[in-house]
Amino acid sequence: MAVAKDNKETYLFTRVDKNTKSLPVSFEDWALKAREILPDGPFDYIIGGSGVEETLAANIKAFSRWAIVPRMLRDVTHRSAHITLFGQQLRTPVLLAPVGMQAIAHPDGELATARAAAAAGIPFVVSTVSSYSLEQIAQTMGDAPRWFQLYWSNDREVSASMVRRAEAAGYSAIVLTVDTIMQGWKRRDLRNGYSPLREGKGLANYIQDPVFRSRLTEVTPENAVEEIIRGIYHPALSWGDIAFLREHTSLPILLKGILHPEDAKLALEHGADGIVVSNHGGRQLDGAVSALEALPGIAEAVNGRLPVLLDSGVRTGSDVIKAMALGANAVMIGRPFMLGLAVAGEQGVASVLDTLLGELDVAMALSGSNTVADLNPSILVRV
Ligand SMILES: Cc1cc2nc3c(=O)[nH]c(=O)nc-3n(C[C@H](O)[C@H](O)[C@H](O)COP(=O)(O)O)c2cc1C
Ligand SMILES: CCCCCCC(=O)C(=O)O
Repeated sequence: MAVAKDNKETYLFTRVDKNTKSLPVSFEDWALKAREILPDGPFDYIIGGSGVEETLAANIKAFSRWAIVPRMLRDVTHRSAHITLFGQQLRTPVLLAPVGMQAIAHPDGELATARAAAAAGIPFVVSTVSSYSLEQIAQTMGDAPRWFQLYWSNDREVSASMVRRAEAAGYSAIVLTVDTIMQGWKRRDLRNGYSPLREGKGLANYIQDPVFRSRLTEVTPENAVEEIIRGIYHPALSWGDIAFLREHTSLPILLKGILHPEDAKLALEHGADGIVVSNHGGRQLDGAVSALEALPGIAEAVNGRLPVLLDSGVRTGSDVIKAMALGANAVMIGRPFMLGLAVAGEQGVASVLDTLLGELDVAMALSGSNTVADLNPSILVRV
């Protein structure tokens, strides 16, 4: 059969013809390769969850409890997964979740991830505890979309300063993570005696920050780590603090880590512009509900009044479809791109994205979906 060049429908054939055997093609394959490359500490830090890892497992299982009921004969030639989020046109509803301290996976860390995200036109959410500063990362991205994830600091002026810097560096949304008022109990890290922060991998944004620096008697990595730890855990964080953030930025504010429909309503009441349904990839409260299970209730509570994103357990194109059909406006991935980064740097992240977007395109076609509007509960069944 004659196959037209660059025809989307021949995507998989084209790939197999090109013989793409050298790079992994699934989460599991990337994890096996990363296991060979990384020492125990970083590998377990990336792949692991908290407690007995019940929530980590639940995030994956939740996707298997839904099956897609595909529609036929719908002419899907001109399908597109594009979305508009906060006024930005995006070619696909996939973003890179904030993942801190990426130099534990690869020396190029966030710079490699940023280049791959920019090339793919996928927004990169840069973590407060990144290994490179938010300005260095922005520089590698040109005009490509980027958001900044904020870890609240007990020293509010440090938070305000970071948000100001993010605005100045062209970040177009602030993602406030609300599920990390203290760190989850991670057995793997205890066993390995491993702390990437103490290794100095997440200091860049702090060391560069004028307000943070002014709090140190001497700017050394050791002093910075102690000061970060003093500031980053904030059990007193409450809804009232959202107002402070609102006063200090005109950018959209998303709250990441929402799992209860009542909290979604409170997010709306307190002026949030978006929420991320997430259990932090099963790294915070073990035994917490999976993100996908939490999603329908939250989507119902929000009722289209603000964008709802989801992360925690998204691994395949079909997973993206299921999350969108259950009410997400977009999804984020964390560990999948970190494994790609660990194995092959920028090329690894690019390959993970390429696979996921290829899978998503094929899944849209085979489910009879032309646009994301076709991804609704009518194409899912609970199994
Ligand atoms: C190694 C690692 C570091 C992370 N660092 C951050 C962070 O700095 N800020 C944050 O909000 N979430 C962080 N997360 C959580 C992710 O943003 C995201 O919620 C989670 O990875 C999604 O689940 P997934 O890994 O199953 O895709 C981190 C996750 C991992 C795996
Ligand atoms: C004191 C630094 C905490 C960094 C937490 C990063 C994160 O969210 C995660 O590893 O998960």
